[in-house]
Amino acid sequence: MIIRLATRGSRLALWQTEHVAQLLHNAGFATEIVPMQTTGDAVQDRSLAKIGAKGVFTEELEESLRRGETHLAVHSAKDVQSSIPRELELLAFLEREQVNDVVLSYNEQFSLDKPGIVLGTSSTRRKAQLRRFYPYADTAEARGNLQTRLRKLEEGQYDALVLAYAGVHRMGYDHLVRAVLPTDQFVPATGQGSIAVECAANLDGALKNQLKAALDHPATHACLLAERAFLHTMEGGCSIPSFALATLEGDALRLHGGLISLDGEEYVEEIQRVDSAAEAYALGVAVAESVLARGGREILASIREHRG
Ligand SMILES: NCc1[nH]cc(CCC(=O)O)c1CC(=O)O
Repeated sequence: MIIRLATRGSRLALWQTEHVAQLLHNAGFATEIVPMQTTGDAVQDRSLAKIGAKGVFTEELEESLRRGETHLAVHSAKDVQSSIPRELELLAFLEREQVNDVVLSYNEQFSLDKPGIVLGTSSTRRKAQLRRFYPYADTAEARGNLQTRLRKLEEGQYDALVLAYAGVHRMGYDHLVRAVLPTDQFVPATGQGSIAVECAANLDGALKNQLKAALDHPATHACLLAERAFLHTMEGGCSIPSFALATLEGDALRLHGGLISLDGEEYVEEIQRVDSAAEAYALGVAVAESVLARGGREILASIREHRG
């Protein structure tokens, strides 16, 4: 049987989908890759926070699952909305890449501590974290896929770019990495570094189990469950500067989650642990509720006011 894989057409999306195809081949499946354009690819002149962000990189792929034209949709886990419609299902999360944000520059002497540097990013989370931890740096909007952003960097629109290491590594740009940002300050976005595989809920059950066995990484899955429960409870979607990183420590699951105001001034973070991955979902809810109660609600309200 040929498994049809829906994907965005960007080079990173195709890399991720070829990786999924390889794992499926190892399990004896044939595959066909079906690239398609999403709203997020089409709209390049506005920041994601302004488009509204809900599902802009996933909707068209999900529609092809609903129509039965494809069997699986391959996403960056970070781009997947915190709640999935009933007729769809997140089947698998692939083993996570190193989760850090990194700083890329063509200048080998680049230093984050030099006053007046301009850093390209389109993420409200990274902008806010940079304001808090590197207040002397300026930021400038950097939308578009990785290749587009690197071209803007090469043209001198910024001194450096802040990006997820996962995409940088997968695209072969390790040689441009000048700094690896620590995850205790630059806590990544929910799902960063993992690939999510989605299917229609009514796909044949036996096939689902075989596909899941070929693709899913249970440790990553547990971490993503906690992070996604956090994001869902945070009720802000992907355009607010929230962050959540779950890690396994033996059998225990640790979640570091929080929220930061756009100017980096207000900061609420929380770290909690549970004894087993079975409690992943409850952990995500508990961390988010605590962050909301300890000042997160006020931060969300001020962000909404700012957006108008
Ligand atoms: N929203 C864009 C996006 N979605 C996934 C990645 C990188 C790869 C990943 O985190 O899996 C990126 C680019 C970036 O943040 O640098």
